[in-house]
Amino acid sequence: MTDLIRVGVLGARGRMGATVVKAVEGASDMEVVAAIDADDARSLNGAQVIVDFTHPDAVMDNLRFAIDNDVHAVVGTTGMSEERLAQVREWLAAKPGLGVLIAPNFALGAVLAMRFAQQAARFYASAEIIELHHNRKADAPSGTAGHTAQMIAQARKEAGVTPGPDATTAELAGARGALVEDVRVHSVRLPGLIAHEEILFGAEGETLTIRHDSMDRTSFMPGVLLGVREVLQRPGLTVGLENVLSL
Ligand SMILES: NC(=O)C1=CN([C@@H]2O[C@H](COP(=O)(O)OP(=O)(O)OC[C@H]3O[C@@H](n4cnc5c(N)ncnc54)[C@H](OP(=O)(O)O)[C@@H]3O)[C@@H](O)[C@H]2O)C=CC1
Ligand SMILES: O=C(O)C1=N[C@H](C(=O)O)C[C@H](O)C1
Repeated sequence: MTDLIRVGVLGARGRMGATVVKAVEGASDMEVVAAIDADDARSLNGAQVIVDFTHPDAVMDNLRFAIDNDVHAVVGTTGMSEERLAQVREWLAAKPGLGVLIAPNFALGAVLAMRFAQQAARFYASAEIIELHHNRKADAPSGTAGHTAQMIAQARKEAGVTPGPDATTAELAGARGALVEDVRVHSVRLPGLIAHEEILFGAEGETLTIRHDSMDRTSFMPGVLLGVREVLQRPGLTVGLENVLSL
């Protein structure tokens, strides 16, 4: 019998962390050896991999601790800016063999939606994103929307497509959303929602809408479990589940 993968869950009593604990316990090839929350001592208890769903203010300290202790990491927590990613790469440079996977969204459909948006981007000068989440979410715009916007902006740059203008010159601050690169992102927060994203493209006489809905946090679990298995074989930093799925 092969050994079980020993997993430590950070943010274990949170909405995502509690779901991850259940999913790992239900998987036949892994076990939870540590379930840690904000006030707990950070004892990883022999974990090979940590899964972090905590808070943008906490995640970098957690990652530093894991890397210092030669523990692989799967990170779903948002707020991972380019500067933060560069810092993680620098930490990992001193630890060959160690892997970190950071993904703004672990739901298969969300990853596909981002890829489809990237494919569509070079055909449309005009694109906007609406992300809709539960009202307990700490950050806006969502990590997924930020990542999607970057993918669209990059694809348009590579194709030499200049973002389309609009005629709005007078606006109430915020009415046209936040600019991520050159893509406008609108954030909705309502009780009853979980995690939803619409990517809208427009051209003369047509629009294209790509939409994904997570109706339950179990939607993220197959991606998280895959990440735990894969990160053991992937030294260095991997950003985005699309790279693990070879999409
Ligand atoms: N990549 C993806 O697929 C997804 C990413 N997310 C992201 O995951 C993160 C968590 O979301 P969610 O579960 O809804 O948030 P919650 O607030 O429900 O959970 C966060 C948990 O982390 C705990 N925590 C805070 N600081 C630390 C720390 N230093 N060490 C250990 N635990 C800590 C909190 O404890 P306390 O309450 O005591 O402060 C809380 O229990 C967010 O950034 C969210 O955007 C969410 C869904 C999917
Ligand atoms: O906070 C959430 O709930 C989610 N956060 C992630 C994000 O910010 O993109 C992923 C998903 O949208 C749910």
